[in-house]
Amino acid sequence: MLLTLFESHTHFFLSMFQKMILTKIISNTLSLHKKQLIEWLPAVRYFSSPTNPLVNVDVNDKSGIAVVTMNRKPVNGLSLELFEAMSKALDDLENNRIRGAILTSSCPTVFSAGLDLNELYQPDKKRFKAFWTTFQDVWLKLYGSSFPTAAAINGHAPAGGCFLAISCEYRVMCPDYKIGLNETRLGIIAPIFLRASMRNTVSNREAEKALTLGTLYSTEDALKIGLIDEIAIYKVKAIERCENFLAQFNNVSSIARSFTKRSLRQKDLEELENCREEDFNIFWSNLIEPSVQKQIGDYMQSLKKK
Ligand SMILES: CCCCC/C=C\C/C=C\CC/C=C/CC(=O)SCCNC(=O)CCNC(=O)[C@H](O)C(C)(C)COP(=O)(O)OP(=O)(O)OC[C@H]1O[C@@H](n2cnc3c(N)ncnc32)[C@H](O)[C@@H]1OP(=O)(O)O
Repeated sequence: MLLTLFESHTHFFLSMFQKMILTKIISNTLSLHKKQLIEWLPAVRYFSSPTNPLVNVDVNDKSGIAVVTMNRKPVNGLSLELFEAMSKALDDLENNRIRGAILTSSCPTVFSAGLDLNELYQPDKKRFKAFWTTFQDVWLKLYGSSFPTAAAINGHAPAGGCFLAISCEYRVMCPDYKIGLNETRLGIIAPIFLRASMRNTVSNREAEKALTLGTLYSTEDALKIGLIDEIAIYKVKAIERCENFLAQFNNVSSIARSFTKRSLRQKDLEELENCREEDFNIFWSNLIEPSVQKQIGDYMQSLKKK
C-alpha cells in the first residue's frame, strides 16, 4: 500500500522536501540504506541527452521512454567508440530515471553486425583491453539496468547484435532478417556473460543447441524458439510494440519491479563482476591464436568480396 501511494506521487515532479520525507518513510519500512533506495527510485525526471553521433537518445517527455538508436554506418559494427557512447548513454538513462528504454538501429537493414571485426583482427592489446572492458560495462549496465528495456530489431542481428538484443527484457523483430549467436562458427567460445543472457531468454536446451551449432535463425524461427517475443512489419511498428510492452509497467510498482529484475539477474551480473580480468584473459588468448586470427582475416575478406 505504501508503495502504491508512493508510485502515484512519482508521476509528478517531487519537491526536495516531499522526496526527503518519502525516502525516509520507505527506507525505514523496507530497511534500505538511503543510497540504495535513491538508486532504485522510479522515473521522476526526463532529459534530453547531449548528442553523440554514434548513439542517439530520444526521450519521450510524456511516456518517459527513451529510444536509444545505434548509429554507426554501415552495419553498427561494435567498436570501442560505439561501446563508449552506449556506456555513457546507459549511465545518463540510469541517472535520469527514465521509465524504459528501447534499443534500435539507424541502419535500414542491420540492427548490429556484432563486434567490429577490425577490433578483433590483429588487435593491439591495450586497445583490445579497453574495448573488452567497455563491452563488459555495456552488458553489466544494459542487463542490470534498473529501468525496463526492449529491443526493436529492425534488421540483421548476428553475434554481438543478437547479444545486445537478448540483454534486453523484450524483443520485437522485423521479418526476413537473421538473428543468432554464430561465434562457434567463427572458432570462438561464447563468454560467460553471453551464455547467461542466452539462457535467460530461451530454454537451456535451445541455448545449448543454438550456441554449440552457432545457428543464425530467421525472424520466424527465432519467434518459434522464443529468441524474440513478437514480429512487427517495420521499424516504427516494432518500436510501438516495444512501447506497449514497457507501458505495462505503468501499473506496476517501479521499486518492486526493479528489485525483482535485479534479484533474478543478480547471479549472472556477479558472475562477471567477479571474473572480469579472467574473462578478458580467456578471450585475449583465444583471439590471438594464429588459427583464430586466420579465420577472422578470411572471414573479413569473404565479407568484402560479396
Ligand atoms: C570473428 C571472431 C570473433 C572473436 C570474438 C572473440 C570473442 C567474442 C566472443 C563473444 C562476444 C560476443 C560475440 C561477439 C562476436 C562477434 O560479434 S564477431 C562479429 C560477427 N559478425 C558477423 O558474423 C556478421 C558479419 N556481417 C554480416 O553477416 C553482414 O555484413 C550483415 C550484418 C548480414 C549485413 O549484410 P549487408 O549485405 O547488408 O552488408 P555487407 O555484408 O555488405 O557489409 C557492409 C560492410 O560492412 C562490413 N562489415 C560487416 N560486418 C562487419 C563487422 N562485424 N565488423 C566490421 N565490418 C563489418 C563489410 O565488410 C562491408 O564492408 P565494405 O565491403 O568495406 O563496405
